Amino acid sequence: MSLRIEDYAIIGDRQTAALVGKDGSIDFLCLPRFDSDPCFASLLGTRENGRWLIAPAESPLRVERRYRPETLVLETDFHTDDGVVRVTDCMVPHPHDTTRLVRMVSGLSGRVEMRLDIVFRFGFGRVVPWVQRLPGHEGFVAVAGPDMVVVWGDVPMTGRNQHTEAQFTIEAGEEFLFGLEWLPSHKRVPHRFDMKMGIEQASERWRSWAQRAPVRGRWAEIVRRSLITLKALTHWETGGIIAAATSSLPEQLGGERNWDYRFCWLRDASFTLQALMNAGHRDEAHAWSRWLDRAIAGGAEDIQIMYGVAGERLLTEREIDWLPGYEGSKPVRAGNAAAGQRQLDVFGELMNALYQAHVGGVRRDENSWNIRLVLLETLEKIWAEPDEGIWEVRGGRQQFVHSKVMAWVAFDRAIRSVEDYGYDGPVEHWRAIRQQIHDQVCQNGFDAEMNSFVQAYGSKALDASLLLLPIVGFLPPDDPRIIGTVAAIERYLLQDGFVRRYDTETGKDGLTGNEGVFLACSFWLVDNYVMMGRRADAEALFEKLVALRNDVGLFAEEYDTVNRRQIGNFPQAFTHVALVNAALRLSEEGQDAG
Ligand SMILES: OC[C@H]1O[C@H](O[C@H]2O[C@H](CO)[C@@H](O)[C@H](O)[C@H]2O)[C@H](O)[C@@H](O)[C@@H]1O
Repeated sequence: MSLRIEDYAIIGDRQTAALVGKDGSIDFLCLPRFDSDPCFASLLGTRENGRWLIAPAESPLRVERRYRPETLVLETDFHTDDGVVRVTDCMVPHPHDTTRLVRMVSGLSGRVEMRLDIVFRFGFGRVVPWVQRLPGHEGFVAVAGPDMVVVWGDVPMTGRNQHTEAQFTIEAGEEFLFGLEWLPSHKRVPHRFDMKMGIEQASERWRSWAQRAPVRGRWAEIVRRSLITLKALTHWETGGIIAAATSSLPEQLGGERNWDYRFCWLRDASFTLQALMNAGHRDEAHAWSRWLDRAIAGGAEDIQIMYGVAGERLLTEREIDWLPGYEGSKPVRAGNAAAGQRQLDVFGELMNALYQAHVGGVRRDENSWNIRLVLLETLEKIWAEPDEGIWEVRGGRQQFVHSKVMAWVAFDRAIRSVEDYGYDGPVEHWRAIRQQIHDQVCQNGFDAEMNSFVQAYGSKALDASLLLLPIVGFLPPDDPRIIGTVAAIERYLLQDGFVRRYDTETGKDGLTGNEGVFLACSFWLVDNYVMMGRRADAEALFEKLVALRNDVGLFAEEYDTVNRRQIGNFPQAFTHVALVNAALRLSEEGQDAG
């Protein structure tokens, strides 16, 4: 049985990521890339679907964990009756063509009996590999299809019932190292790598990245952790940015709202990029804009709303029916049918991210501007049509207000790029379209009776994406229509003080069941409060939100206010982006940015 979502922490090498549980078990690890099939998938099933446990043989009295400061190197301390043991977990920064994970067990006090249990299952928890002992009893090699995983350890391990096991005792001052390396199975079995050095390299690499743009202010530590998490979700080689490290963690426990987030959404990636840039990290903007050029290359009409890590287009959604799902939440899915949807907002998010990159000092790039011209030509033809919108509904296309507003943003940022940065373009023509969209939204997207903008033209439903209207500059925060919209959202979409995306009853999303409160939207409400001068409300909500993060500062997509636990994919970029932006906005306004 998996742990609560908040009982996991992420480690990664910016090629892939693993979830390490508070119980010492790595329950999710895709190899070799974020979006590859997992070789440990017990998160979505049972331990027989793959995991790697290192923990005290007897249940510990207490577990404390933390990341080493400014790194993604995790330390878990198990306090037992017999002493204290630390397990240090990390992945080694991108060695050529391989993936390496290190687990170091250190005795801090006393003498503790430990247990190791590795279950290799490739292909999403189903394929039992051939496992052979390495010469000299130093480890095992597991091979299945294209994958080879080698595990080394400082203690003797044995194979039994398709598990690799060990029991050992550790005393204060002792240290035992364990390492895992993935390679394509046609390669030679590698030699044991220097694991201790791997930990130091990982610590050093993360620290030097974090120190490139120091974070100050009241919420610095929280923001720093979010930035490191976002960086961990960016692929080192291609510049692709994934939405979350997992697939199919449910938006409702036991429900069907389980999606694969291990891909690059243009929306989520644009947001991530802006949060990194707002916090002073610019290199990612270069890398991502090159990724974007490659991903969307080709006919503008073929642009997708999401791609694979390296820009792959075929993300066919399928059900992994042999996995029972997280706490029985079925189906488990791989791939994502949203790749085939029309979501007009991505044009605005892209144009905004690239415009903000200029504002942030990223150099002028003619190629990227030419791509933007083509995008606008396409948008001009389709902006008035219905789409699936920011929430990727599966209940049919609608005239979503947020989508139209983001079409307005796309033309607005193009106009500003000409005005502010001297790019060439049919600016008068764009101004006319911008005005046309604005007029249409204000006429068809505002309900005078409700004194609020609504989810879609003619609808009475509300939508938290409307909180983005003042943030993107569609209307000023003191416009009565914005004040009315925020008031309506407060009245109808707040649940225990947090924001729901929309009412799933009236929202026509085409899915059964309900979902939790959406954390990113709740941070957008903080932004709105700050912009409206409601400082006390902003701070109160921000503090209430950050209190939901787990013990190592991580957030999933949603929160279940009834069961009081995180739900949805984890850790999710969207939430961490919204946190960073809200914290920076609060810090700027409060002038405590330091
Ligand atoms: O709610 C239905 C949809 O849920 C997922 O989409 C959500 O996650 C995306 C990635 O973070 C985000 O861009 C989107 O705004 C969210 O609604 C899922 O990926 C979709 O397939 C599904 O239809």
